[in-house]
Amino acid sequence: MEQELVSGTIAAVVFENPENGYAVIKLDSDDGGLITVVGTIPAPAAGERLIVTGKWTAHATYGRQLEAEFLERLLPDSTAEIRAYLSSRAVRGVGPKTAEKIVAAFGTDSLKILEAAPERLTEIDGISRKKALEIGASFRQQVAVRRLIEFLAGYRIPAQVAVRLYRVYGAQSLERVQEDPYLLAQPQFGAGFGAADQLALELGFDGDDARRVEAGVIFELRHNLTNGHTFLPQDKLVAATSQLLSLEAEPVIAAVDRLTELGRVEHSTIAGIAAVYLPEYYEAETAIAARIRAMAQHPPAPLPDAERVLQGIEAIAGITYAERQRDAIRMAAERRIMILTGGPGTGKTTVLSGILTLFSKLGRKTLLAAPTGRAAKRLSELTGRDAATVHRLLEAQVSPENGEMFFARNEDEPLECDAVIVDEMSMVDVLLMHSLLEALPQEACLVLVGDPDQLPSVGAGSLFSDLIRSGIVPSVCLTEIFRQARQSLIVMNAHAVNRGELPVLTAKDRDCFFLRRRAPAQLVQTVCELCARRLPQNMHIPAGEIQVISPTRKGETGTANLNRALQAALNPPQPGRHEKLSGGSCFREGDRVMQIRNHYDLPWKRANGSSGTGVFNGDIGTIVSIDPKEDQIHVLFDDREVVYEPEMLSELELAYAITAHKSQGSEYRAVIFAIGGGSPMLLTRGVLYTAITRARELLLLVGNEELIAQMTQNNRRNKRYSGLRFRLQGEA
Ligand SMILES: Nc1ncnc2c1ncn2[C@@H]1O[C@H](COP(=O)(O)OP(=O)(O)OP(=O)(O)O)[C@@H](O)[C@H]1O
Repeated sequence: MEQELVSGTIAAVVFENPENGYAVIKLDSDDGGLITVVGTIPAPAAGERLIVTGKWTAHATYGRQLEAEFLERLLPDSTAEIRAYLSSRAVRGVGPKTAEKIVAAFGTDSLKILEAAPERLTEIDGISRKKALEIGASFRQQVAVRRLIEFLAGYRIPAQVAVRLYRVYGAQSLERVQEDPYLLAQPQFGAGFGAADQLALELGFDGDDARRVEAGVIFELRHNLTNGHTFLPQDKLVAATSQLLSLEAEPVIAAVDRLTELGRVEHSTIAGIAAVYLPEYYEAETAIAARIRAMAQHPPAPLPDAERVLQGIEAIAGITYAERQRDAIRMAAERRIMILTGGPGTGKTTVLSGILTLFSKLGRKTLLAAPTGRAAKRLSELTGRDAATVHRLLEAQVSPENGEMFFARNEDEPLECDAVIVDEMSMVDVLLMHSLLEALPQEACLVLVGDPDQLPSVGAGSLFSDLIRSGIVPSVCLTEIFRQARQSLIVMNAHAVNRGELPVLTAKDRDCFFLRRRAPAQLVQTVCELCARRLPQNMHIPAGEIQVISPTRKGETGTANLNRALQAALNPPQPGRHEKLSGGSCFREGDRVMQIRNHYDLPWKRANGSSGTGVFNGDIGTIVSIDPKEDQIHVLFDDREVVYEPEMLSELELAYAITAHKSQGSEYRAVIFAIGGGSPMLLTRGVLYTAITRARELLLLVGNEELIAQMTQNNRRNKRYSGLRFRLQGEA
């Protein structure tokens, strides 16, 4: 659609979100009509003049509105507009009465006085010097944010970036950006390296400017965290940065040296490789290694009368433990740290419950945690004890100053406990482990439980595998599959796949079936029929308890397309069922949705009135209502209701179908794994294994058996650069 340019005066502010600057305003356009403008318009105030560039869109309830992409904002110049502007409480300390007095005293010079000579406000009755200066400061802040937005808009950098920048640098923001545009590439500002680089080059920075090359090096290290690497070999880092900036190696090597001197990167030799780290990852690895080594080397404290104690626990559980299970429970009591691993059905949870019983007999106050909300909930259901996410355990909070997340539990405010047990350890990354260890009291012990064959953590590093492979942490690996679990073809197939053997796909009357669908369209149709009719009718499994999983997002059998088809099958449009279109997706009341990034300060409320903050990557909920008037979507995550404003919808996705990666740490009554294609990076044994092990009662593999065979064979694990194993072994 065509970009439109409209100018006018703000008549009213309908809605405003001060956090991100999103607003809905009524604009008295110079062409004569009153129009609705929506977009990032931080701190709008009636009376202000705007020149808006944007696109017209049609809103289901509100009709035509202009979505602002770029804004030029001019302060009002007539006395009437200035009066309206100041009356709107845009400037802290000024209400309608004071506005009236200011305009009466200074006329069209009012705003100039506020900016340059606020002390003159004392000429007005009732304004003290202190108040006059406060008013001046508030006004100057407004002007500074606006200038910043306008400056960045000139380089097509969105206003949200300006708002975030202002939160950190305040009135100095513009100066700071002009001095070093690469500031904008820092993740908390979100402009991206490309945009910052373009701005710098347009401002006249040389290609080999030190600030540019240093920012390029840091960008490469950061970017590679998303590929799982906690460090990069120096030669790879130099080559990648040279290519990024179209420069020779020399200036890049010089930049790495300068960054080293400034402490902005760290160096180590890992297995003979010159490794370059971002400081927080270097600190995380070195601190984890030091603490874990000390815990692992702590002399064992023998459990008195162990045999009788274990028998007592067996009696409570009504079970006879296998030898390794007994070893594990005893080890947990005797050692400062231990690792318990095993595939599905090998009794990890059974042992974990035994450890809990033992710890309570020993009077140890024990905290239970898992990396995701769903995993924590399941752990709590299985053990009958409270379990929290690791983030909640550590009391994750958002700093009001810079909007960054931090943990209230740390070295100074450690957890109050004698032991911590963490399940689903394969999902924990090095930064989270570092924080957990910092908050762990010196004398407390730690039990780490997980299945190392699950997909590795989303965050950088290969923490769990490094801990296991280092060989220094006391460990028990459970391999025996128990009778009950052996009856499950889901469990047996998971183990078969893990050994590189084909899963059994032909058995009848079992909990695992295969349906051959080679044509993608047919595959999608079958998945929809299974969810909408066959499983609910024939197996009495409601659609809400079925999870469709695909290895990939893309393609006809990827999650994006499956979601569209499943939405149409399970939750079609209906009169009275509200919808909201956003970024190519349609959200509808009744839809299953997933939050796709950690949002630590997103508020939630329970029906009982209790409230809190934090919705996390992978949390799945249901759209309970869409309020067209407020333009808000209400999503229920278990019992917590969260309100999404329009600009937050990029954090939400339909979740009838999710990728295997996103399914980690969750379990579903029935899983349908749709295997119709994907890149070789995704068609791996780890992905198949993870998908299979998500199913509790029923697993349906739908698609192409050759791809299943291919996945079983493809044991590729993308190599992650990590120094933790060597550090644990004392070799780095
Ligand atoms: N020593 C034992 N004797 C008999 N049954 C056992 C024993 N240990 C575990 N089981 C049974 O084996 C099954 C699997 O155990 P559990 O759920 O603890 O395994 P898990 O490793 O946690 O599995 P998953 O990862 O699939 O949840 C359960 O039904 C459990 O009761």
